[in-house]
Amino acid sequence: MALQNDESFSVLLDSQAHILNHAYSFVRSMSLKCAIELEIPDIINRHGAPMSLSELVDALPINKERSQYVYRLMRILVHAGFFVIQSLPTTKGVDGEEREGYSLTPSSRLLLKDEALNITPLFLVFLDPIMMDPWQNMSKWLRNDNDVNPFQTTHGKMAYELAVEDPKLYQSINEGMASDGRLVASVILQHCKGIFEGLASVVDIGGGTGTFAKYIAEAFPNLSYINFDLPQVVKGLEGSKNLSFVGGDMFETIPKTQAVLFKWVLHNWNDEECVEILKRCKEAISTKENGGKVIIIEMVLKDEESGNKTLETQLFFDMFELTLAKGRQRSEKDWAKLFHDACFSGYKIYPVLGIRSVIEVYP
Ligand SMILES: C[S@@+](CC[C@H](N)C(=O)[O-])C[C@H]1O[C@@H](n2cnc3c(N)ncnc32)[C@H](O)[C@@H]1O
Ligand SMILES: O=c1cc(-c2ccc(O)cc2)oc2c(O)c(O)ccc12
Repeated sequence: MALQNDESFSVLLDSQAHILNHAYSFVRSMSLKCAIELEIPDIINRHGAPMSLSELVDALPINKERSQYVYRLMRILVHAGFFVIQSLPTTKGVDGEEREGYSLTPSSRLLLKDEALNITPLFLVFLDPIMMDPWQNMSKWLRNDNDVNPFQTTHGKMAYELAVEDPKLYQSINEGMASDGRLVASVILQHCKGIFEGLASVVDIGGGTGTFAKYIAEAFPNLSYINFDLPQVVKGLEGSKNLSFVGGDMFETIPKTQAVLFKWVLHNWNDEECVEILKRCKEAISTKENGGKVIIIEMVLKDEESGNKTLETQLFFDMFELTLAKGRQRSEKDWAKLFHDACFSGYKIYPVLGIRSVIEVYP
């Protein structure tokens, strides 16, 4: 790179900053993890007013000799939008006293223990070292020819094989999925309940331990809801009047139903596997009354250029799929091809879930 004028210096230095920013992108997530482990959002929330640094330090379960570092942790988290600095009540404004304190933002509220829709468990599972280590092995995996994904290169087995052998990991994955299920069900029930209206039966395939299922079944008492997952996942789980847990393999049988639902399942599988699964769904719903459909809760990749935060988050999840599973995130064109190849006649996308959408697919 020839450095001839001010403009090329500026490009050089911007490029260096860009690279270093990427080298340390993980600082945001790791700092947030630290704040969650120290229960900072809960402590500030319990305080009930902007909390000064000294009040926060006093309340934290840390070695008090390290108090000076809390300011730096909070500074990056304020910068990242998890806390804001607000003026303290005027009585604190005398000389020598702190005039400002930390308050929560909508994002940190979603991390509070007593927030019904808290997604801390999902955040923590993403940052579990078992999930983080495979990122170190992406290039190793791309060079070799014997592992399905970097997770297998790292741990010697597939993600869900490891999960069933490690009860602590299994529990954190279930808690993560459950927290997502609560949030997604709550948004759907408030903003697009119509998706389930008029349905007599739904089979939620790969429904996990059924948190999403419980919310929907409770909201629609006349809907017969089956939460279908691998036998070892649903073993011992108790249903209710209109919710049952059924064990099975979606590549072998799918119970007959009016509608089939997939939430965060198809992104784990490649296109051939998705077409195979969707064809089975078509058979499962085709003998039923009118109104049969497949409901898919997944990302639809946005097509804007880089710089858009939703697209960036979606692309992060696409790389997550590459690292952990065999699937990917799909654009509308990708989804349309899958539906066509599985012989469905049409679809409609409802972009009502932030980074995800609800897709209805019609036989
Ligand atoms: C990412 S989790 C999604 C769980 C749930 N739908 C949610 O969003 O919280 C994927 C689920 O697919 C299930 N699964 C994997 N292979 C399956 C199969 N062959 N048949 C049925 N379920 C399967 C897993 O056990 C797991 O519960
Ligand atoms: O949040 C997760 C976590 C997993 C996961 C992590 C570690 C394992 O050994 C198995 C599974 O898988 C997920 C997944 O497949 C998904 O579609 C969304 C979230 C997660």
